[in-house]
Amino acid sequence: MVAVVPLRDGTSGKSRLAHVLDPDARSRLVAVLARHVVSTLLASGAVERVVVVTSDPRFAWRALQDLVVHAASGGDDGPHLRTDDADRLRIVLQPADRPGLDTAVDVGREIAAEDGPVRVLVAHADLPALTTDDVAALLAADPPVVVATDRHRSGTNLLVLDLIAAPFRTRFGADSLAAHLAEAAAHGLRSVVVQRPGTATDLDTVDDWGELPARVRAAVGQHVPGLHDATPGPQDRSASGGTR
Ligand SMILES: Nc1nc2c(ncn2[C@@H]2O[C@H](COP(=O)(O)OP(=O)(O)OP(=O)(O)O)[C@@H](O)[C@H]2O)c(=O)[nH]1
Ligand SMILES: C=C(OP(=O)(O)O)C(=O)O
Repeated sequence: MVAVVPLRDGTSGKSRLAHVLDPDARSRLVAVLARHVVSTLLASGAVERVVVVTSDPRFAWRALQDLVVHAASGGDDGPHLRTDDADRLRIVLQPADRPGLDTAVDVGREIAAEDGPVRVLVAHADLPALTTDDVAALLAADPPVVVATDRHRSGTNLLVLDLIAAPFRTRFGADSLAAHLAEAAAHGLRSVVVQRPGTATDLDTVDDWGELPARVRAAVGQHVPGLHDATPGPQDRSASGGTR
């Protein structure tokens, strides 16, 4: 089982929080959220490898490197020791001529398949409440297509595609839950929808922030204090929680 994590870059994402967070704070938020998702995946026994597909590998490496590398005891400037996890994390450049979220997922799926057909878990990099139990629950589901939807039951935050789901094309974006169920049906693939507290809240808006458990807000807010007194903007009042 290989996990594919699309991660845009450190500057252009989280635009729906731009009215409450400056660019530095948004960049910190993207890093903190990505660290949480990738470390949860690495801690999940069934996940052999995590492939992060990004247009900014330097940003991704800075955000994620200490999940798999730690400083040698000889001092701060000493050589770095690679942990057993080092080979389980791969950060891959999304080619500039292959832009977009679905294409990032395609790049990850191609890399996942390099060693042969493999079951893939696509996980967005902005799920602050994701737990290893959530990952285990998604992987325990039987159908070849497992869609973990958002709290509005309209989008897709994680997606499991079994070996036989190779022809399945992802359709992330507005109303992607319906699009993914239709895609599965078009290929005669059984599918199931999962909605759990840890998989349903992607942090895109101030309303999403308010939905998170206090312990999750405390953990994220430690790095991005501006979120604690954030007030909703116009983008927080639509049913989808977004501007699309
Ligand atoms: N590699 C890659 N990742 C993407 C792309 N677009 C979105 N993502 C990632 O996909 C996940 C879901 O992204 P969204 O919630 O749609 O968008 P966002 O980046 O948070 O930004 P806003 O739409 O500005 O709120 C996040 O992990 C993003 O970093 C893309 O074009 N390329
Ligand atoms: C990309 C999606 O949503 P969001 O932009 O809310 O993360 C989606 O649900 O497919």
